[in-house]
Amino acid sequence: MWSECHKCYAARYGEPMPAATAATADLLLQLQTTLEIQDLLCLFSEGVQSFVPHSGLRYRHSSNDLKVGVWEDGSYHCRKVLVLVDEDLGELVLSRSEPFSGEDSRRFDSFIHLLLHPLRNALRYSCAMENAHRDPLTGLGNRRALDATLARDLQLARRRGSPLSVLMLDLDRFKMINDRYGHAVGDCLLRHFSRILSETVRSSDLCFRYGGEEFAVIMPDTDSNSANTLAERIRQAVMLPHCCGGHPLQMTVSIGVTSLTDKDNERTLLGRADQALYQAKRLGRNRTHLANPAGTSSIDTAPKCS
Ligand SMILES: Nc1nc2c(ncn2[C@@H]2O[C@H](COP(=O)(O)OP(=O)(O)OP(=O)(O)O)[C@@H](O)[C@H]2O)c(=O)[nH]1
Repeated sequence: MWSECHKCYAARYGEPMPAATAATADLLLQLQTTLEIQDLLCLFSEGVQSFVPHSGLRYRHSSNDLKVGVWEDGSYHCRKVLVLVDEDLGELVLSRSEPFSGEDSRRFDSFIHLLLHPLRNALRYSCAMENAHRDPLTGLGNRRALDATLARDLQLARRRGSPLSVLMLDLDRFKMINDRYGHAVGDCLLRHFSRILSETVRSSDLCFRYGGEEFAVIMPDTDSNSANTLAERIRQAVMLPHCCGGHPLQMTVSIGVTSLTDKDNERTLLGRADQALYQAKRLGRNRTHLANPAGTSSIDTAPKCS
C-alpha cells in the first residue's frame, strides 16, 4: 500500500489519497533516493515535521553521531531505539521546546517503520565504503583513500592559499625481517609502525598505507620546514626497539618530504615525494630527504644515530 502512487490510489479507490497516507507514501519514495545517512535523516526530519513538529533530530549508532536541524540538548526529547529483525540500527531522538505527547510518540513510531529498511541499507553502504578505503592490516586509509584525500586537500590548500606537505615513507630492508622472522612478525612490525605514525603526527595530518611497506602522510597547513621536522621525529621514534613475536626488533625508515607548488597536481606532488624517498634510500637509508619545492635542489637529513 505505501508504495502506491497518488494516481494509482485514486484509480483504485475512486478518491484522492488521504493527506497522512500521501505524506507517508511520498516520504517512503524519498527515503529510497539516497544511501547517504545524513541526507536520509534530513529527508526523514522534513517528512515527519508536519506530523510531529520538532526543532532537531539526533541519530546515534556505534558508527555515527549525527544531528539534523537545531539540536537543543536541554529541551524535551522523544527517543526511539531502532531495531530491524535482530539488527541494532541505533537510536533516533527528536527534540523541541514543548513536551511530546503520547500521540506524538505513536506518530513518530509509525514514521520510523518507513525509515528502517532505507537506514539499514545506508549503514551497510557506509560500512562498505569505509572498508573499501581502509587497509585491513593497519587500519590506515589505503591508496584509494590517499588519492581521494589528496585531491580534496590540494583544492582546499589552493583555495585558502595555505601550504600543504606530503611525506612518503618506506621501511628499510624489510624483506630481511620477513625472511628471517617470518611474515607474521613482519605484519606485527607494519602494525607497530602505523601506530607510531598515527601517534607522532598531528590530528590534522592523515596517514595512509600506500602499499607493502610504503606509507604516506598528508599534512595540511604545513610548510616544508615543519614537515621535515615532523619527518625527523617519526624517523627517531621508529628506531626504538619493539618486541614482535618474542623478538626484540629494531627497524629504520627512509622518508621523502615535499611541499605543494603552484604548478603541482596530485601526481606531480606524490611523484616528487617518491623521488625524495628514492634519494633517501640511495644516500644510505634511515634518513629524511627534503625535495626543494622548486625541484631544483634538496636537503638531506643524515641520521644522528643508526
Ligand atoms: N609481512 C609483510 N610483508 C610485506 C607486506 N607487504 C609487503 N611486504 C614485504 O616487504 C618487503 C619489501 O621488500 P623490498 O621491496 O625488497 O624492500 P626492502 O627489503 O624494504 O628494502 P629497501 O626498501 O630497499 O630498504 C617484501 O619482502 C614484501 O614481501 C605485508 O603486508 N606483510
